[in-house]
Amino acid sequence: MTTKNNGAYVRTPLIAGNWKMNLDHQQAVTLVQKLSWTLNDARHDFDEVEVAIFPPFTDLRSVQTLVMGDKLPLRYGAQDLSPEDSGAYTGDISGAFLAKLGCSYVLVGHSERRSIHGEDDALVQRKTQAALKHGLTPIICIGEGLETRQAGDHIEFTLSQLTAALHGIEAKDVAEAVIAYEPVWAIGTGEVAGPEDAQEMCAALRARIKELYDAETAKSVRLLYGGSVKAANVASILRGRDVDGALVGGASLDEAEFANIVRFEHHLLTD
Ligand SMILES: O=C(CO)COP(=O)(O)O
Repeated sequence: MTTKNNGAYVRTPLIAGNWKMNLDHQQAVTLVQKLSWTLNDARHDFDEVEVAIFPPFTDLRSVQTLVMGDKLPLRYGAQDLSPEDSGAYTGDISGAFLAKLGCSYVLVGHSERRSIHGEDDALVQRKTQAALKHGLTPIICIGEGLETRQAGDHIEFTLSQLTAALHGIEAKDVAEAVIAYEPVWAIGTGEVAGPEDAQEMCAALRARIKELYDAETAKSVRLLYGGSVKAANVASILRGRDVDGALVGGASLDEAEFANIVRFEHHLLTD
């Protein structure tokens, strides 16, 4: 499990739910209400384990209204943003708009953006800069495909994505940022990287951040694992000392399952 220091985590674990293109704004309100009741009933301590959700753009205003109105200790963010601030970019969404909607985070460079929309490392770097400019914490997604893993080049490949995304980004921003390691072959497939694989990659990512910046920055940055995370496997994945949380896709659409993932510490105690 992530190293604890005097009973507290060195880094606050983060469980993030990426809804992808699921749930309209009315369904979003229902799910957020149910999730909040479930976590409330379980007396979840949001300071101990942070929870964030990533609904589609069209849901964000409704989620903001609910979170603010009911003072929910839940954070939320968007699944993408434009590298630009404003202008003739039909269909794109500015980080400024997301900040205005109370978003804390934004996903950047998700593998589905990279594969379906052709986003490359240079664009991911620009989006990372845009997020920071507008006061949003980027969750930078990186990870190898199956062929790269089978060829044994997964660490080198993922480190190169990391290095490219962080090009020109200052240490203080990296210290606050989140990096999500999502091996493409494990996304939505039921195939999950073993706890050792997740830990091996997160250790390599932290070591690279130490090389690029310094030990303090490497100690602060939070590293998540994503790819077929479920309540049944989350506890073993988060045992890795460099793994600080999970980016959850499909299982974040079910409030009971997602709440059980958020309460992974409970499984650690009962395992
Ligand atoms: O892509 C993911 C989260 O961003 C992972 O999705 P699944 O949890 O559905 O595999």
